[in-house]
Amino acid sequence: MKAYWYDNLPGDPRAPHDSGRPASPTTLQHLGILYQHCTSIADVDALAAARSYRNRDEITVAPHALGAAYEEKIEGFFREHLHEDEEIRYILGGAGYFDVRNEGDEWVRIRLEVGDLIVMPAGIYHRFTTDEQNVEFTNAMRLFKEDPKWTPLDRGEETEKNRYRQEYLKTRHTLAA
Ligand SMILES: CSCCC(=O)/C(O)=C/O
Ligand SMILES: [Fe+2]
Repeated sequence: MKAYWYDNLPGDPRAPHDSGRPASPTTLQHLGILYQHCTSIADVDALAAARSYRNRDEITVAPHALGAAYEEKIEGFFREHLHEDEEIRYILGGAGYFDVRNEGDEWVRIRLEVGDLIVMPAGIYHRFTTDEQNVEFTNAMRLFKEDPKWTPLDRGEETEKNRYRQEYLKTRHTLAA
């Protein structure tokens, strides 16, 4: 895993966009991001049990897996959004970038590779893209507390008032402590 401030330069979002300014573990913690490298599924199972993640499935972000929906899906993944539940991803193959936004307009880019597990809290604005090497391939396990409530809410005035967003802004510093 590598975390750094996004450079905000134009160009392919799948490029690294590394500003050269690392994002510290404290920065990630203050954003409410939990990260763990899991060398085995047993490690994932232990974390899932500790955090009551009762369901899981897999997603492969690739044309052969998503078919005609591929372009629409990757466009939607990279469109800034929040979820009303945690987003938990364990990388099984390939690599990709999760970008998370602070309460301002600054983005932290988190590069995840095989074995990396991330937990992003409900209400955090984020986006995802595969990387240049894995332009068309990221395979990830998705873990869920309950049935997946995948209601991505794009950034907008109404979602800033969203109760999950407001709860996140109040509690974000405590979520990954
Ligand atoms: C590699 S997981 C696919 C992306 C996704 O499910 C999501 O919600 C991104 O924010
Ligand atoms: Fe998401």
